[in-house]
Amino acid sequence: MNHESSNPKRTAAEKAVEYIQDGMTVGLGTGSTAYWAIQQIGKRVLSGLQIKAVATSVQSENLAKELGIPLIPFSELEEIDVTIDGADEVDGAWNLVKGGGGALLREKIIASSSKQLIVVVDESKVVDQLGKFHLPVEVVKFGYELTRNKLSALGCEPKLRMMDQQPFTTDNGNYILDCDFKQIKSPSECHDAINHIPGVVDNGLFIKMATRVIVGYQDGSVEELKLV
Ligand SMILES: O=C[C@H](O)[C@H](O)[C@H](O)COP(=O)(O)O
Repeated sequence: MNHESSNPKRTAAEKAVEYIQDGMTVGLGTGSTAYWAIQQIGKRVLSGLQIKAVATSVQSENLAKELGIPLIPFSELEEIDVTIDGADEVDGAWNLVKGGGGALLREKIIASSSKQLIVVVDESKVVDQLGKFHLPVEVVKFGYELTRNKLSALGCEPKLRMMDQQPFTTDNGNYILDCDFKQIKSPSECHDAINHIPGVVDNGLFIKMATRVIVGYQDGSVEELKLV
């Protein structure tokens, strides 16, 4: 087995790209797994695949431009046929934690307008219960300390995400609070409780949005996760 075929993120991503057909509008995810999907889409576009795409981050938009993937403005877009994106955790009900790269808000806007959301992960992301990965919550900068206190009152430890000794700022100009819940017993209730706090823009829980989850394994195999 060569190195390329044993990259589980890549094998999952390339499998997902098989679902893209001529004429589709495609949402491009963000992160190190979605990267491989975008690369593969770029190769298929070079070979004649006719699609239009929208990106979930500035990073993915730049990659798409480099690869010659045609992007369309949101003003010309009504619905997206399929979005391929990564996740930080996925449970048996296909609920997700996303936002490790800070792109959760744009990802959720695009996922919620997509007929299909294909999630691509390596086996390490599949969990029985969400919450080991600290849940990213995007908050406006104004009064974020107060927002952080309200999040703590929900039973988590929120930490302001930092990058290069500065608070990390999202593509939308907001902060991220990474919230350690240890375990999230009811993802849906947790999602709603967080989003009711003023100052919260959105959180990284994606509840019943995925329509397919493709998992890549270290041994080179790939399979679709069964819904429990
Ligand atoms: O904000 C980033 C996204 O939600 C990513 O899709 C997620 O963090 C998974 O990223 P990766 O594939 O790099 O593990």
